[in-house]
Amino acid sequence: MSFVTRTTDPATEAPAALDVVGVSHSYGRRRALDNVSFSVRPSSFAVLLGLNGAGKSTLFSLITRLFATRSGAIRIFGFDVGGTPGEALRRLGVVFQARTLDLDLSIAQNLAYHAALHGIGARQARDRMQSVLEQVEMADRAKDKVRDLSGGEMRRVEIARSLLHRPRMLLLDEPTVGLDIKARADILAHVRGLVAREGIGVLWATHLIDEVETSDDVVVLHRGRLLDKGNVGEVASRAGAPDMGAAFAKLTGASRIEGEAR
Ligand SMILES: Nc1ncnc2c1ncn2[C@@H]1O[C@H](COP(=O)(O)OP(=O)(O)OP(=O)(O)O)[C@@H](O)[C@H]1O
Repeated sequence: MSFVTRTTDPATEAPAALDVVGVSHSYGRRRALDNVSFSVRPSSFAVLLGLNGAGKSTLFSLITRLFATRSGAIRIFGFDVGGTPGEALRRLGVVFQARTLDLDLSIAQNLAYHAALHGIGARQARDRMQSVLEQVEMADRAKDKVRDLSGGEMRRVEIARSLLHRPRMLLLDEPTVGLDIKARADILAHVRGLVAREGIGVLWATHLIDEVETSDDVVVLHRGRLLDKGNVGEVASRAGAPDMGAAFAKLTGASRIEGEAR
């Protein structure tokens, strides 16, 4: 079973890359998350699948401590984000939905600024920059202004930036929104490569069913509730559906599945 609601993997005793346990969140009287629990294994690609308003961004805000977790617990490699935020967040990289690069600076300047924020010294920052830009095949563009990049290239730079402090767990909130099909496939391939090559655990939030592969783990979130979790085969079979697209439609009651970028 891929998803368990305990901190350690029973086989290896290794902590989960991400452990979300009984997490709820409300905005005033509106319940955005209702007792959500799931885990992401180290070195695995997990898809947080949910339509608009499912609660994906709210969950990310809680994991990254933008909001305090008032009910339930969130742990990154066993470190509670509330109790030991330094240890927990040091192991976490994040690519938010909104673009956050400074368009008037070069790629290198954007990354240097971020490295400084993380307390990475100048020499180490240069080495890390080279390495992370190579991972997304942007090393030859380091001096280019961000304004001159395509949307997909900007995303790749944001992924590189999120890797500067060597996180072991990466969160991406709808990272392909607004990109064309080629750029979407490209970003997905780069992030899947990070899982395979670097052993990073990934939680990829999306409403686009065609971003899910049969070997992935999925967490299906709908209107703040976790409808199912597990590998694609298990979830489809429990839903009595031939594939994940049909299972998602069945579970969420959606009349159609959005496979195209918005
Ligand atoms: N700041 C806020 N104040 C009040 N309600 C909010 C706030 N942010 C989100 N919500 C509500 O909480 C619910 C979950 O929203 P959230 O943005 O987490 O979902 P999402 O899955 O990320 O959706 P999307 O794909 O549209 O970004 C929605 O009903 C939304 O209207």
